[in-house]
This record gives sequence, structure tokens and C-alpha cells, in this order.
Amino acid sequence: MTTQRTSNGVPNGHNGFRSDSEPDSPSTDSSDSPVNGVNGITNVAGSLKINTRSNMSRKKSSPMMPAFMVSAPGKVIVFGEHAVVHGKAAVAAAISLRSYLLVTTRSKSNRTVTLKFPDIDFDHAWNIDELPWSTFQHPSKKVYYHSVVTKLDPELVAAVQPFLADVSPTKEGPIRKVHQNAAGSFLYMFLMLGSQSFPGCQYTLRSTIPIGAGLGSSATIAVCLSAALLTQLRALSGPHPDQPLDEARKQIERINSWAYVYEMFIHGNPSGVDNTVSTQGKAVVFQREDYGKPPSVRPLWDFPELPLLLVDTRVPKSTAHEVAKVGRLKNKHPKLVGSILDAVDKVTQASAEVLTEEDFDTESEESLARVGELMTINHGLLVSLGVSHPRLERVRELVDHQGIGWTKLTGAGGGGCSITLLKPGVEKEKLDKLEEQLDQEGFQKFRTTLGGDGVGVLWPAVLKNGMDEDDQGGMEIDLEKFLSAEGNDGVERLVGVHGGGGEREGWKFWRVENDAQF
Ligand SMILES: Nc1ncnc2c1ncn2[C@@H]1O[C@H](COP(=O)(O)OP(=O)(O)OP(=O)(O)O)[C@@H](O)[C@H]1O
Ligand SMILES: C[C@@](O)(CCO)CC(=O)[O-]
Repeated sequence: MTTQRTSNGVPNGHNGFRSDSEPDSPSTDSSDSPVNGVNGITNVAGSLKINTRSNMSRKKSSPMMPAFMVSAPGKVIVFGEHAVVHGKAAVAAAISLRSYLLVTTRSKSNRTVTLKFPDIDFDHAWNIDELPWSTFQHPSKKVYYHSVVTKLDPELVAAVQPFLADVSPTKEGPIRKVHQNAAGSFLYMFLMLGSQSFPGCQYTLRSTIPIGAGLGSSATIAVCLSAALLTQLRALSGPHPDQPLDEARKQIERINSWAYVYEMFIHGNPSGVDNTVSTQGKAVVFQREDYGKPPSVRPLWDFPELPLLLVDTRVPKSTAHEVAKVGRLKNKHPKLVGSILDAVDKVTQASAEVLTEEDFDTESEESLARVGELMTINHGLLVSLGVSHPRLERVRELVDHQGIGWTKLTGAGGGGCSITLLKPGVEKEKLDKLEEQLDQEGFQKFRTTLGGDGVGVLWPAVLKNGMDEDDQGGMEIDLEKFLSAEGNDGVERLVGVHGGGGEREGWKFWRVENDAQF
């Protein structure tokens, strides 16, 4: 069987996962097969041969898939957080901080699935054969990998609970809850998408995104796990360079839709804006008016490179808590809060217009002031919804005092991060003074660019280190290297991020750019 190779050695189609008996390229997209049913999906992972390159320094012929990586970006919400939960629009953009997931397959005799999340000190394994497959595969519950699941099934949520009982038993209450939440959301998605014949494997995650800071860290994990499971199931056939836009879009939607399932388990009632922008990258106008239907997503491919200062208050917050707080306020004062949410919506719509104007100029004070004023109004409305925090107000005070920009909280609030749009030509002394004060008062600044790539894949987890396609070897990112990489810089170096623009070697991204709405 001949296999065409793409520029970085990834065999075309099926992500290079092929069984000996599999014909050349039946498209999974055209199939209506259930996830746990026909079309070779069920046995995919367990019975495959890796199509390894004969000249790579990997095992020659192994029944296991090679290790591979998936990565997804964090986000900032530029306008419309919280209002978006209530059906209004939001503008959000991907950032260059990312999560990285390494997927390693176990030997055939090892029947465990392991989650290893060192950033939150979480490590747990389950025996695949002991998981409640019969409940998830009951005809009344069965879903398809291309199904769009928009709410959790209480019976299936209950079926997962016994498998959380022995998660992190020695950890303190709130930490244990975080671990159980992470475990529960993974198991729910794994059991819905997978089958008992899934191979033993380990999912190891490291992230350069601060947790619970409003930068969508949980969504990046959701997106990585969704893309990884769908890749293992061969329910994705990309990304590859000649992929038609429609196909790329369908796959992005599929990843996003399963990531939303994970987010629902973590957050209860998320709008889906975080996982959407993390999957797709760049920037979007997002709106979900009907929770029973997919959201409307308008990509903003020409989103301007705004000069933003991102500040982490280092006050931990819970998205679920802040969202619930606004919900309670709305129940108590429906008309009043309804008007505030309408006002946020108007601000968001106005911002989308300004940001997409042809003559919008990131060097012009006039252009930036129009966006900045909208940010100030949006922040004021968020304050009135009760989701700011004294530390967020302190950042605003410091920036306002220097008169160098416009500040708003971003994400759920209650702590977390703020964004400041800097005026053009800000005097260096003023900026230095501000940064010094922020440092002194324990805030953390982040340098990040807006509008980065969405979900990406490194298949296999081998970097060529600048070598030619046909050169020997490359550097394999194995578990040990991944776990021992030091800090954010160490992780980025290991996974091939070079240069301030976040260029990544060997990684591939689904390309869905054009103006169409989907
Ligand atoms: N690096 C990580 N490793 C493992 N789990 C993580 C990591 N980062 C985040 N999480 C998961 O995501 C949860 C944090 O989600 P939360 O929504 O509170 O923050 P966020 O996604 O950063 O903020 P926001 O939703 O406001 O953008 C954690 O409790 C944990 O379950
Ligand atoms: C606060 C919120 O609007 C944004 C969190 O990043 C929640 C959501 O959209 O699900």
C-alpha cells in the first residue's frame, strides 16, 4: 500500500492510522456509523498498525499508535462575557498561551486509561474494562461521533459518579473537587465517544495558561481531549495541506462540539464561546440564542493586532460561581439585569463594527479610543453585574492614573485577568512606572498576541529540528521529556515553539479561513 506524505511526514488521510486490511481512504465524514458501531471505528485503535516511516528512529513495526500531541490556545473575551451566557453576542480572540496534550498508547495487555495533569497535581488511572460501557451504549443513550450533544444526560452523569469516588482521596475538599470534575468530564466524553475495545492509553497535559484566570484554560483542555479522542477514533482526517475548506470546517465543528460536552460537565451552563475560539483560533463574534442549537459563529479573520496588556490579579475565581451569581441577580431583578445585558450586547455589536472597519488603524488614537471607550463601558456594566473584584479595580485605577489606556476585566471576573488597551505612543516612563507598580503589588503581566492559531496536531510527536523530510530521526517528545520540561519556556521549547510570534515547527492546523459564516 502506498501512502502519500504531506510536508512533515504525516501520511495523508486518516491521520496515518491504518489497519492492515483497511482500504485506502473511506472518508469517515460520509459515514453515518455509530461511534461504537461499524465502519471500522470500534476497532480502530486496538487493531491498528502504525504507518511509521522506515527511516524514523521509532519502533519499526508496532501494533500501537505512535505518541502524538494536540494543542489548543487560550482566549480573551474582548467584549460580552456573561451577557453571552444569556444569548447575547461576545467578541473573543485566541491568544498565544496554549495547552499541550501528549497521547501515549499502552501495550496491548495494559487495559488502563490514565489522566496525568501535573499542573494541578492530578494523576488517575481507570481499568477500561470496568467502566460503565453498557449504560453508555444502551440503544436509548447511544450517540454518534458526529452527533451534536447540547445537554448532559443526568443518568449518564450518575453512571460516571462511582468512578470518581477514589479520585485523589487524600486531597483537600476544593482540590479534590477540581480533580473529580476534571475526571468526570473526561470519563463522560470518553464513554460517549469510545468503546470497550479502546486501547490502554495515557493523556498527559501541560499548559502555559494560568488556571482560573479568565483565559479559558478549561476550554483548552476540553479541546485537546476532544481532538485527541476523535483522532484516535479516526473521526478526523486532517489537518492536511490540501484539505477542502468544507471538510476542515466540519472537523473543527466536530472537535468543538465534543469540547462543549466537556465544558458543560465542568461549568454547568457555559455559552461555548471559550471552546469555540480555542478550537477555531483567531477571533470570533459568538452568539448562542438557543441552547438546543449550535451557536452562530462569525470569524473575524482580519482582527487587528491590538496593543493589549494582559494582567493577572492572581485571585483565583470560579467561572461556574460567577455565572451562577449573575443568574441569581437576573432572577431577582429580571428587567433591570435584562437591560444591562441588552446594553452589553449593544456595546459588543458596536465593537464588532468598529474592529472590522476597513480603515481601522491600530496606530491611530482615534481608532483605538473608539474601542477603548467601549471597553470602559463594558467594564462598568460588568461591575454593575457584580463580577468585578477589588484587585481588578486596582489595575484599572493604576492604568487610569497614568492615563495610558482603557481597562476591562476579561472572562468570568471575580478575580482572574484584566485587559488594557494601550494608547498609541505611550511614553516609556509611564509604561515602566505602571509595570513596576503592578510587579510591586503582586500582579502578573503577560505578553501575548491576539488572534493565534486554533487547535493543532503534531503527529507523530516527533520534531524534525529543522531537518529535511527524508533525514534520519528527529527528536521524539516522550513522556519523560514532556514531564520534566521546566516552566512555560521549557514546555514551549520542547514542543517546538520558536520566536516571539509563537511559530511552531512540525505542527499542523485546520485551515478554515474565509468569510463564510458557519
Ligand atoms: N493546566 C491545567 N491542567 C489541568 N486542568 C486544568 C488546567 N487548567 C485548567 N484546568 C481545569 O480547568 C478548571 C479551571 O476552569 P475555569 O473556568 O475556572 O478557569 P478558566 O477556564 O481559566 O477561566 P474562564 O472560564 O473564566 O476563561 C480547573 O479547575 C481545572 O479543572
Ligand atoms: C463568563 C463567561 O461568559 C466567559 C468565561 O470565559 C462564561 C461563558 O461564556 O460560558
